[in-house]
Amino acid sequence: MAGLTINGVTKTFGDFDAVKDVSIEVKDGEFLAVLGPSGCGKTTLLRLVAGFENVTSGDIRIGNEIVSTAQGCVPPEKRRVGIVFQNYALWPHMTVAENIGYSLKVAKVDAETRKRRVDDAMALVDLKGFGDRRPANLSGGQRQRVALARCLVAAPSLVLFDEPLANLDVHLRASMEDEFAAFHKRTGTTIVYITHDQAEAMALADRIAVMDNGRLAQLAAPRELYREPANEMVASFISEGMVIPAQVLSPAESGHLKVSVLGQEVVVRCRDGEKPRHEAKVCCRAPDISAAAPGEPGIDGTIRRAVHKGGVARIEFAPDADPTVTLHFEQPDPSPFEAGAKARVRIASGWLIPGGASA
Ligand SMILES: Nc1ncnc2c1ncn2[C@@H]1O[C@H](COP(=O)(O)OP(=O)(O)OP(=O)(O)O)[C@@H](O)[C@H]1O
Repeated sequence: MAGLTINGVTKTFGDFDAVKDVSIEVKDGEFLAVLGPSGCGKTTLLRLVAGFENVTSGDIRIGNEIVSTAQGCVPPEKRRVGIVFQNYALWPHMTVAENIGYSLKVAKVDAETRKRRVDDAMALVDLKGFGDRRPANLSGGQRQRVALARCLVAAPSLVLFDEPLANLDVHLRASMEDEFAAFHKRTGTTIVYITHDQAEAMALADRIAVMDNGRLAQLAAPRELYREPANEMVASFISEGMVIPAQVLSPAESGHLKVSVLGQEVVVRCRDGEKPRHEAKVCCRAPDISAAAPGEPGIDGTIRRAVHKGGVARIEFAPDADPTVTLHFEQPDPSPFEAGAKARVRIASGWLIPGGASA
């Protein structure tokens, strides 16, 4: 296996930058997810790494080898990059073992070596004993595992997954997530996993690269993305974060400072060096918000919606101080909150989104 270095890469189509100055270092054996909304440049980045497109500027290295620069590009078949696509397209007339070994046959690898490598690849994805079956007689998850074995049989340096679970139903997705995680743990394969599904990325990846309009918005571990988003896009994109205008009242001390949010003073987490300023934004998550107890500082407003979800209700709340903001939180069901009622809520914590001029 090998690491991957994407260094200041831009890809331009006509006058449109699909990928803009992206730098990512994937360590040997790391599981990196690339996450972002439709059109943010995920697939273009994957195609650049695979060698289907060439960079406009910057360079890409796999292990120690430079595979892409604006001047030239190692062709896809010489990169030893395995790809597992959403549409796994197995040959229906071939058995599982024949599907997996097809590329070795084309490369004229002798029958004995081929059998050994196919058996090894099947063992890696837990498909021992399935070699003689046809794809039609497999479940969707098993077919996806054949596609993974087909790519592993070529002993790739790294494996790219392009939304591999997008075609599967919800239950199968969950079990395949477990299988991919177990596969990664067992084999230490370097994986770059493209998805627009953040739950999938959070569940699987060591680190997540969040893309926004071709740029890298943040590269961090899942917990850090959730707790310490680098900007408003990441704050709102990950787990429906609420981005709320605030005023910073005190300088940062031990990673915290005091802000005024919708009229309530709250101590929030922050980066070191933050100073008092008028125009700031705070990211709150649903667990940061609850109903205020009588006499407690809080925020007055109106319940906009109460959606009962069996066991819990999702409450949407419009603060009087700024009705353009919607706060949402969960309450055990049956909840006393109903749409149209006046209420008072409390923000217990949050994260000061970095940036902005000091006051
Ligand atoms: N060959 C091309 N020529 C022109 N524009 C392109 C080309 N390939 C991609 N783009 C544009 O680049 C942008 C990024 O596309 P890309 O497919 O990488 O996004 P994505 O994040 O993978 O989206 P999705 O999740 O919908 O697949 C889009 O605006 C797309 O229209």
